[in-house]
Amino acid sequence: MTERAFQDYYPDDVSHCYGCGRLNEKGHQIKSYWDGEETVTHYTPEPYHTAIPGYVYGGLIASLIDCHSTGTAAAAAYRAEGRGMDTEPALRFVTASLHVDFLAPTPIDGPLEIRGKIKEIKGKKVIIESTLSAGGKVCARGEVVAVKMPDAMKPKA
Ligand SMILES: CCCCCCCC/C=C\CCCCCCCC(=O)SCCNC(=O)CCNC(=O)[C@H](O)C(C)(C)COP(=O)(O)OP(=O)(O)OC[C@H]1O[C@@H](n2cnc3c(N)ncnc32)[C@H](O)[C@@H]1OP(=O)(O)O
Repeated sequence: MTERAFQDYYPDDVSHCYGCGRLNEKGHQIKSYWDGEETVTHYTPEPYHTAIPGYVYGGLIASLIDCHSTGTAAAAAYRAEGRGMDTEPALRFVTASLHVDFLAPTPIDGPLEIRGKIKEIKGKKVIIESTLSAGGKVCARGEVVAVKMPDAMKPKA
């Protein structure tokens, strides 16, 4: 059996996110996994994800960092409580802050690797540092503050 990605544990009613929802057929549907103390996902951009020819649009880079980091926040919160992502009560995180530094142009002609590290986990907040690399070179770095979804923020049909 292959390992389930963090996003595979999101219930159907919150699986429509453009970046990570497995039920959004037009979305990126990223799949994030643990790799030791870090998390990792891979994504291969399409030719239409262009900024200038040959290079990836920064909004896509931000989106990948955003969703990989919020997924990492959820996984880290479950891990900190010593339980699996399929156990109750559910821990759901949304983006409070997304900061991205674009360090070098990102080539569009190959897979991208996004790796996340947990910088802080405290109360209802998790801070994640993520890098996005192409061909082994770090092209962007992000910091995401993810906060537990308030009970009042219920999905709208
Ligand atoms: C509308 C989307 C809902 C989707 C459903 C989610 C279900 C999740 C399930 C499966 C995942 C699938 C989906 C993944 C999502 C992918 C990522 C997105 O695109 S999410 C969409 C964009 N984000 C928003 O629309 C949030 C809008 N903002 C808010 O609702 C609130 O501002 C919220 C929840 C983020 C914080 O509100 P408070 O009242 O709960 O939090 P306080 O108590 O004020 O702060 C808690 C801690 O967070 C810090 N904090 C809050 N906002 C911050 C900010 N902007 N920057 C830095 N720190 C911040 C505070 O300083 C505080 O830290 P101290 O505990 O004191 O250390």
